[in-house]
Amino acid sequence: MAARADHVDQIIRPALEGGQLVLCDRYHHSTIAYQGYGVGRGATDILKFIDDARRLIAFEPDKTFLLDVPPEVAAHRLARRKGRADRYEEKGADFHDRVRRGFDEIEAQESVRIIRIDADGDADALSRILCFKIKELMAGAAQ
Ligand SMILES: Nc1ncnc2c1ncn2[C@@H]1O[C@H](COP(=O)(O)OP(=O)(O)OP(=O)(O)O)[C@@H](O)[C@H]1O
Ligand SMILES: Cc1cn([C@H]2C[C@H](O)[C@@H](COP(=O)(O)O)O2)c(=O)[nH]c1=O
Repeated sequence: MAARADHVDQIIRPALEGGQLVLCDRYHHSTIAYQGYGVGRGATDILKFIDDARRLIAFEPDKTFLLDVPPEVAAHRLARRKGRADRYEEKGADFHDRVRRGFDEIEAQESVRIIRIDADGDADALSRILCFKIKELMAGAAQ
């Protein structure tokens, strides 16, 4: 959370104040899913702790893209990737099932903010879909 607050102060806030569009690879929805549901197993006090910290930071994304792939596709992509898995990627299927359930819960609670994208296609196709969606959102915001 300290890193998140620092990121907001150093990068996100100045960019927004300068009129820029900010795209962020993961934000506090990942904290809820990974630390709240994955590590914390969805315990009420842990989810509340994360939610309280989120409110202190106060910056909310307008939209969050939730890139959805079946677990076996994610595992296959990670196996092909060069470099070591991070400490969450190394965890077992139970952990990742809890994280996935966490994202499902977040989507149910924040259905207007979350845009679920089927990320099973290839990287170029996915990139085109995301660019299209972002342009669409920007056009809507400009009206
Ligand atoms: N749509 C896609 N189709 C095929 N391969 C993909 C696609 N998206 C990502 N990959 C591959 O899957 C692997 C993992 O993806 P990526 O590196 O984007 O995840 P990441 O940055 O580790 O995600 P995070 O750290 O946020 O969990 C990489 O080898 C990447 O090239
Ligand atoms: C933001 C955030 C990320 N994670 C986990 C999820 C992934 O395994 C890595 C990705 O980290 P990166 O810095 O984006 O490459 O970290 C997490 O557990 N909680 C979070 O809040």
